[in-house]
Amino acid sequence: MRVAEDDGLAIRIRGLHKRFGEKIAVDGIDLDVPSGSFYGLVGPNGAGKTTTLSMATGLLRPDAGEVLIHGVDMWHQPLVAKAMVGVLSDGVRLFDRLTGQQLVEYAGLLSGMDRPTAQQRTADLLQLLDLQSAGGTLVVDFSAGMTKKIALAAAMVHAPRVLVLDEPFESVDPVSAANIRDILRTYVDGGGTVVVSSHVMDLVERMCDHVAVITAGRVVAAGSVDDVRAGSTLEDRFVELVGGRRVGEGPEWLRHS
Ligand SMILES: Nc1ncnc2c1ncn2[C@@H]1O[C@H](COP(=O)(O)OP(=O)(O)OP(=O)(O)O)[C@@H](O)[C@H]1O
Repeated sequence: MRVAEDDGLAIRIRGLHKRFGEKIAVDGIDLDVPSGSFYGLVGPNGAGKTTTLSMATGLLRPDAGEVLIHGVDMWHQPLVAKAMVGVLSDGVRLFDRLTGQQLVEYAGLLSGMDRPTAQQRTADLLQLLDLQSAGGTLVVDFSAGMTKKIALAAAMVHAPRVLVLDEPFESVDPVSAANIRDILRTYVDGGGTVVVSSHVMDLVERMCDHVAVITAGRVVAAGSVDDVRAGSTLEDRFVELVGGRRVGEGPEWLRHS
C-alpha cells in the first residue's frame, strides 16, 4: 500500500511499461499531472496514449511502474483510487442494451450512491449534455457522438476529483464539443483535474494549460502549454518533436493531372 503525502499532483506516473508480445507500447513513462490542471496528452497514432491512460485508470495492468491518484496507488488500492477517477475510454464497450438514462443511473448506483441521487444527477447530466430526448433510446442505437456524450455523463456522475478522457471530442459535433469544453472548464475551475487525449492540436492549445507529447511509448516533452510550444504553435512543435512529415507527391497512380 502506498499513500504519499499530498504533493499537489492529481496523477503521478513513474516508470510505466507495457509490452504486447514483441511490441513495446509504453516504454518508461513518467508524468506529473498537477491537481486542478487541464492536461492534454498528444501523440501520433500508435504512440501509446490509450495504453498509458488505460494503465493510469486501472483498466490495464502495467508490466512495471507506479500510478498514484492523489497519492493513492492505483494498483494497490484500486477501489480507493478508482472512486476518485471518472474515465471515458476509447474502445471499451458500454452496456449498450440499456437506455442512455439507465446507463448513467447504473453508473451512479455502481459507484455507491443512493437511487434518488443517481436519478437526480442523471437528469442534470442529460440536460447539460443535451441528451434529454435521447434518454429513453437504447445506447446501441445512439450515433457515435451521442455515445461519447453518454459515456462522458457516466464518467462524471459520481463527481470524481479527476476526469480522464480518451479522445472525448472524436465524432462530436462542434456545438456539442463547445458545450463539453464549457462543462470541463467549469469542472476545472471548481478544483477538478481533467486529462484529455486528442489529435487536435488547436483544441489542446486553446483548452489545456498543460500538455505532454508522447511518441513511441515515451514522453518527449511535458509541462505548461507555453513551455512546450516554446514560442511556436503546438502543431508546429508537435511535428518538430515527433517528425514523420512526408513531403512529396505520392504515387503516380494517385495523380490525375
Ligand atoms: N491489446 C493490444 N495488443 C497488441 N498491441 C496493442 C494492443 N493495444 C495497443 N497495442 C499497440 O500498442 C501501440 C500503442 O497503442 P495505443 O492504442 O496506446 O496508441 P495511441 O497513442 O492511443 O494511438 P491512436 O492515437 O491511434 O489511438 C500500438 O502499436 C498498438 O498497435
